[in-house]
Amino acid sequence: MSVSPFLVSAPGKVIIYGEHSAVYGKPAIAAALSLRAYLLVTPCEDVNDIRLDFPDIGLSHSWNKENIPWEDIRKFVTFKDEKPVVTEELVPEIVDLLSTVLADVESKLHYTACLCFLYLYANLSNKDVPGMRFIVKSTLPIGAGLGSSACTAVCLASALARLGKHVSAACHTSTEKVYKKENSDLDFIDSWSLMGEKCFHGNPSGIDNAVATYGGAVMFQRTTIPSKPSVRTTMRNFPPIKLILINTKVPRSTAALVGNVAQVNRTYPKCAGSILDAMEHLVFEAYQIMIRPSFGKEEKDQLRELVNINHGLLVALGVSHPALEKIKIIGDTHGIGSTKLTGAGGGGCAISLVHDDVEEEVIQKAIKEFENEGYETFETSLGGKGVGSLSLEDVDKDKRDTVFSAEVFSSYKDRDEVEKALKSDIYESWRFW
Ligand SMILES: Nc1ncnc2c1ncn2[C@@H]1O[C@H](COP(=O)(O)OP(=O)(O)O)[C@@H](O)[C@H]1O
Ligand SMILES: C[C@@](O)(CCOP(=O)(O)O)CC(=O)O
Ligand SMILES: [Mg+2]
Repeated sequence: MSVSPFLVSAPGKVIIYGEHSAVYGKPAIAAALSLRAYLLVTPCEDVNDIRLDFPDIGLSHSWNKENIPWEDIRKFVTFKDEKPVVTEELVPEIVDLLSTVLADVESKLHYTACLCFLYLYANLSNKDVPGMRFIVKSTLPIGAGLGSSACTAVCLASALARLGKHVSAACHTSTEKVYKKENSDLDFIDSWSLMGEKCFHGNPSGIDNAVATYGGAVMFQRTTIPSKPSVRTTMRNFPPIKLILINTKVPRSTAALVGNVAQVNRTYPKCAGSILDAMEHLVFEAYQIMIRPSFGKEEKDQLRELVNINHGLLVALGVSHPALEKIKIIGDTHGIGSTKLTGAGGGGCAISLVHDDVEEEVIQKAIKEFENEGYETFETSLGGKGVGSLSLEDVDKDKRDTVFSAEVFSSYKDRDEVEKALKSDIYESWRFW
C-alpha cells in the first residue's frame, strides 16, 4: 500500500461569549478565525517509521510502527460499519498501553502532544498503513485562547481518518456554498478531534473543535447527559462585527484554568452556579440580538454591553490576568469599544468589539499603546472555512514538489510565509468536506 503526501488544515476560533460556562453545559458563541493550523503528511523512507514533527513546540519524535500494541489496543475499540466509535471519555486501558510507548518522552508538554497523536493514530489508523511523517505548523499563537489545541487535534483526526479510510475525500471548493444538514465525515472528524482535545485538557466543552471542524459561526451547547450529542446551532447571518484581537503573550494553559474554575465551583457551588447561570442568560440574549433581521446601532450597542458583562463574570471566576486588565483599561480609556478576555484567560488574548463611531486615528493610538506594552494585535476575519485538505491531484504538477515537500514546509519561517505558500497562492485548490 503506498500513500501520496497530502495537507490538511483547520482554523482557530474566537469565543465571543460563554467561555468556561461552556464546560458546564451552558451555551457559548464562537466563530472561526482566518488563522489556521496546517499538517503535512508525507511517506517515510522506512515503512515502519512513524515520525512526528511539531516545530512550534520544539517536538520531534519517532516510533517504530511494530512497537504499537495494535492487537491489545483493538480489544478496547468498538467498530460500527467498520468505523471506530468514539467513547465518552478517553479509554484508560488505551492510555495505559500507550504510556509504555511514550516512556521516553520526558517533558509534560511533549507527552501531552504525543499522547494526542498516538491516541488518534492507534484508533483511526491501522498497522497496514505505511510509516508516515506528520509535520504541524500553526499561524495561530499557541496557548493564547484561540483554540490552537483544537485545530491541531482536528488536523490530526482528519489526516488519520483519511489514512484509515474512514472519511471520503474532501471535494468542495472554498467558494462553493454547501448547506448539507448532515455530513457524516465532518461529524466523524469532530467527534474524534474531541478525543484529541481531551488529551490536551481533560474536560473540553467541544466548542473549539466544533468550530475548527465545521468553520463559520455557532452557538454551541454541550450536553451534560452522557451519550447525548452537543447542540450546534449554525449562525449563517453572523453580523459584521469589527473586532480587534490582542495577545498579551502571557503564557497559560487551558487545562490549568479549567481546573481553577472547577475548584471555585466546588468551593462555592451556589455562588459559581449563579455566575454560570448569568453567562447562560447573556449568551441567549446575545444570540437573540445577533439573529435579528435588522442589525443596527442599537444591536451593536447591546452586544458591546454584553461583552463587558461577560468579562466581569469571567473576572469573578478568577480567570483574568493583570495584562488582560491592562488591555481593558487601554481600550476603555480610548473608548474604542468593549473588551473582554477570550478563551481560557489567565493571559493569552482579549477581543475588543470596536465602536463604529470611533475615528481610525483613535483606534491606531490604542493599538500603539497595546504594542508599547509588548502585546501583539491581529487583524483577522471571522467565520471562515472549517477543516480542509489539499491532495496531490488538487495541485498543478509543476508545483507539487514544492507544496508537498517536507523540507520546504519545514523551512517556512513565520506566519506570513506559511500563509503565502499554503493559502494566498493556492487557496482555490483546497477542498473542504
Ligand atoms: N502547532 C502546534 N504544534 C503542536 N502542538 C500544538 C500546536 N498548537 C497547539 N498545540 C498543543 O496545544 C497546547 C495549547 O493548548 P491550550 O492550552 O488549550 O491553548 P489554546 O488552545 O488556546 O492555544 C500546546 O501546549 C500544545 O500541546
Ligand atoms: C475555557 C474554554 O471554554 C475554552 C478554552 O479555549 P482555549 O483552549 O483557551 O482556546 C474551555 C472549553 O470550552 O473547552
Ligand atoms: Mg485549547
